[in-house]
Amino acid sequence: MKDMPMSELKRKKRAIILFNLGGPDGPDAVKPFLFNLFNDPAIISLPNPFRYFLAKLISSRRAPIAREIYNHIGGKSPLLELTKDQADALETALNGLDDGYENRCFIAMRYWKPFADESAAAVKAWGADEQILLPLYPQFSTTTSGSSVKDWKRACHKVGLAAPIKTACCYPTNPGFIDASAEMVKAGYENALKKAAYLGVGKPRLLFSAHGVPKAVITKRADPYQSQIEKSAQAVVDKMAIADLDWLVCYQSRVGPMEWIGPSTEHEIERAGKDGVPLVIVPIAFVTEHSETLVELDIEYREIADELKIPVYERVRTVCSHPLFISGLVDVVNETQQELDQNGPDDYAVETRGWWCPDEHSCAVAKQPMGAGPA
Ligand SMILES: C=CC1=C(C)c2cc3[nH]c(cc4nc(cc5[nH]c(cc1n2)c(C)c5CCC(=O)O)C(CCC(=O)O)=C4C)c(C)c3C=C
Ligand SMILES: [Fe+2]
Ligand SMILES: [Fe+2]
Repeated sequence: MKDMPMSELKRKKRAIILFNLGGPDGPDAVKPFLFNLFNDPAIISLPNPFRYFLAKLISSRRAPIAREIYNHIGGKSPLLELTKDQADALETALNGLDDGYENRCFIAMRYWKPFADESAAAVKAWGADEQILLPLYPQFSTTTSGSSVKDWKRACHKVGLAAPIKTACCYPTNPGFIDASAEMVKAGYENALKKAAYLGVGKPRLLFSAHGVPKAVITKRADPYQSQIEKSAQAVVDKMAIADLDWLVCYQSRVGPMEWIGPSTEHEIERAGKDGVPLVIVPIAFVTEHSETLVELDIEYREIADELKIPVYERVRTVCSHPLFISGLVDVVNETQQELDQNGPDDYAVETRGWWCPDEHSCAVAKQPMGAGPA
């Protein structure tokens, strides 16, 4: 028995639930996808029926603009396909450990298919003994990971899935994520440097561009997103170890009339135009390609850079299934498993007590005061 390989023992069935935002799978899905997004109390914290009607209004108004955005990339988002690649790579890596678990990765998207209800039913049908929730957002925000975790727990109640849960709420400085990012950013920076030398212009400026959120999300909910974005960017810069690097963090993708956190990526592109410096753009909050990278960064912002005669505009790709990133996710799963074994599962009180990290969890988010959270 002692020398028997793990693979011959009965292994625990462990479901890893990967969360992301989801994106429309065709032009007809754009409006309902947007409705789901704006009807989420984590995005618009109004009580119903106000939120419902506002979501109807905003999604109808935004749909033609969003459809045009998705038209640039074949009318749909590539997010699900790329997330499936990540799920396959992570599942293979985890099962290769032969450490007593039979792992299966499931995907739950927040605003388009596959939704939490369908995936939770699949986890139940598979017969999972345990669940590790793994948001594909390295930095925690109430608008993303918080919303997905809360929705997952609702779906578990609905389908009667009672397997214990532990949540990996955030991993902004996870070595695998940072090493993969630093390797890709360094390659992009060196590319830009070569182009700049050829053109006889100065050294490039690095813009770490993250998806923005309204200012009120940070101030009223004590949301740690912005401070975690800054930690990720700093860690990538430290890892790159380039002397006198010119870099900063900025925020893209603003929608609606509210004040958002800044500086905005557009503003920073304009400033680079005035300074005449080459640019390297690094998406730091996304780990997959989608409309915000392939259209906003690659088409819309590039056009602005061209108009401003910015000499070089280099966009670094997201980490996707980079082996270093996948091995970083393996570490996150193992660390979360350890927490589950030592401290027990998340309790389901997330719905009533707060709406992110359970407070026995030891990460930075758990140490922040609990935001009241939306109704
Ligand atoms: C870190 C990731 C994200 C945060 C934080 C976030 C907050 C947030 N987003 C909106 C509104 C929209 N987001 C849209 C697309 C979109 N958002 C994210 C990620 C974060 N959002 C992703 C990955 C995507 C792309 C989906 C895809 O293409 O597959 C959209 C739709 C596109 C558009 O119309 O521009 C909207 C709208 C708000 C309001 C918000 C915080 C309150
Ligand atoms: Fe946490
Ligand atoms: Fe968004």
